[in-house]
Amino acid sequence: MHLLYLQRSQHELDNAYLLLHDIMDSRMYSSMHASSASAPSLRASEPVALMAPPPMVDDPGNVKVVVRCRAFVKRETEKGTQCLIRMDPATQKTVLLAPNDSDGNPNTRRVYEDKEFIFDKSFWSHDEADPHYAHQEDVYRSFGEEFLDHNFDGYHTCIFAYGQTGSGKSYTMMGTPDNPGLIPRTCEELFERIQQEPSPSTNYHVHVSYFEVYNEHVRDLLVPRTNPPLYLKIRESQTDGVYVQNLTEAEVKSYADVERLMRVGDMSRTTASTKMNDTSSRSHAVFTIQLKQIQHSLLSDTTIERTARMRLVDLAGSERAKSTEATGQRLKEGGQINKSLTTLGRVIAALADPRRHGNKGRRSRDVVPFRDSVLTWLLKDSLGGNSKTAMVACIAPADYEETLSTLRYADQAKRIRTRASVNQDCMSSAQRDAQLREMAEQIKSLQVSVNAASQRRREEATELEEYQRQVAIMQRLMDENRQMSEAKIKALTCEVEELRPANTALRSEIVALRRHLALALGELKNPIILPPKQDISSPELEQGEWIKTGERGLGTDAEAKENIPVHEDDDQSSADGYSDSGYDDEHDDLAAELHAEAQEFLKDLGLFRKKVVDDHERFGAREALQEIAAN
Ligand SMILES: Nc1ncnc2c1ncn2[C@@H]1O[C@H](COP(=O)(O)OP(=O)(O)OP(=O)(O)O)[C@@H](O)[C@H]1O
Repeated sequence: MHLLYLQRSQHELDNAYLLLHDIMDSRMYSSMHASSASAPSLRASEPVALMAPPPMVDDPGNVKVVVRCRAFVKRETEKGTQCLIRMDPATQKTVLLAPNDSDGNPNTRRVYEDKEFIFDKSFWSHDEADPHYAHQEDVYRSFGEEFLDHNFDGYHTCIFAYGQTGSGKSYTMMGTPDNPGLIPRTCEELFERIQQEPSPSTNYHVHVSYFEVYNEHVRDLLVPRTNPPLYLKIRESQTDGVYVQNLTEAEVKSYADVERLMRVGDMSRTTASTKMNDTSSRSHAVFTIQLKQIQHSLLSDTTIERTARMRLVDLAGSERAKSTEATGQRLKEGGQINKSLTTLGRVIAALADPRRHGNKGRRSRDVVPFRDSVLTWLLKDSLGGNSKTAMVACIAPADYEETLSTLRYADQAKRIRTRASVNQDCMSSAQRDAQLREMAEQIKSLQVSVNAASQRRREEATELEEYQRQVAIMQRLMDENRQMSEAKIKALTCEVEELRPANTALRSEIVALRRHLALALGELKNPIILPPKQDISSPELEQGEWIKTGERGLGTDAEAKENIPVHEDDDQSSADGYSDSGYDDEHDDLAAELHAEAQEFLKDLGLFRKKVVDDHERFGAREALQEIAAN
């Protein structure tokens, strides 16, 4: 009975427990992508079941501004300079005293006076013997630790050090191996906290990037230097805001990993020796830590994911060419540094403008000039958006004008308000799986379109190559043809010249042949009548007689007939029945036959000439002659 009762009670308790979780999970689910002002930390000190969902509101807050005054450096001690800074630890007041001798120039007209400022914190790091001396550890504990808390709560944060060259920015941010600054201390504690996480259901992923902005160019400090240097592009997306494209984001598992990367980056950073600082940073360095916390509740099967970005910025120092005595490259760098810091000043002034926050929420119409320099463009979110931001104004103890300018800058920054929100996603396993599936689909379709695009590009490239090849071939052929034609024309001209005498000779021959033929025809039509055949030895054949007969000539037809010599064959002809008229007919036929033959011959000759001319035109003289020879 008791056992049954106990079992029932246990069952009810379990049910109640599950119900509680269901209610909490549903509240968490409704706060998906929500922002919170007082979001609880995911750190294991708070058990999963007790995690409250973050309210959906932003956390507006002012930029935290602290000032740090450094000790004298060797150069200043040697000069015996006077310390112009006083700090009151009780009120956090910083006082800038007017110098006694106006920079040692009695002719100067400028009137210096004491100036007072109140900041969130005034760090006195001038005199180590002073009980209020602020060590590196004190600076970190004062606000570095608080900012790390914000990161674990899911807020983006940014801490940037501002000040004139040699005022202690790098010392505050990075420090030395013996006296590490804010960046190494933050990273060290980050991993300490991760290691102390007792909940096995909470996972952490940390990524680190480190880049510099040098002469308005972004350079990855975690990749080896190249010549020429490889500069990265700045992009902006709706989900990630402003970011550096292709920047190395190295995953780190321990503080040792971070230390190694810091060393790599610091060695790669552009520094140079100036009169004001032996190791002056000539660039703005941005060290970023991305912290992702993923917590999975087995009971509710939901996953909560928080991401926070820590930006730790060591700005290059403002400088006066007169003080640094810079020339050449150093002077150019100084100009660029001052230009981007001036833009930062304008951005701060615009953001600090009370009209932006007042007037019943109406914003100033002035556009904040974030895009006017690479630095301000990159810090857009940190200065005017979703971030909790702090500025460390570093001041040198003995430079009135520079320090006054820095303090005024810092004083203005106090008025900037940002709207930080918790970057958290909460979803069930089913949703997460669906999201993963959706992403996988998206990746697949992107892959397909990328493949298609690259295939198209490849095809286009191949087509273009083929087209270019064809054009080249065509051009070559055209060139060859042109050369060949030129050579042919040349050869033909020579041949024509060579053939000209032969042609003239042939023409003369044709004329002669024509004449000859005409004569032959004439002779055939009017044959020459020879005197009768006589024996030369005949005494009758006297010279005078023959001549007489000849002189008589043909006389009348009858006489001519009488005088026609009788051929040996004539008898035979008569015997064969040929009459005189038959003889004439025979001659006419023969003449006609010869005439026809002559006409035929002339026709052939004409054709032959035509063929010679044609072949000459077609093949050139040599081929034409060869063909004729072959025929
Ligand atoms: N709080 C401090 N305590 C002791 N030494 C300091 C302190 N701050 C700065 N220094 C020293 O002052 C010198 C200049 O400091 P640092 O290089 O940090 O200046 P910076 O503002 O970064 O200069 P730049 O803008 O030219 O890079 C260094 O030698 C540094 O060690």
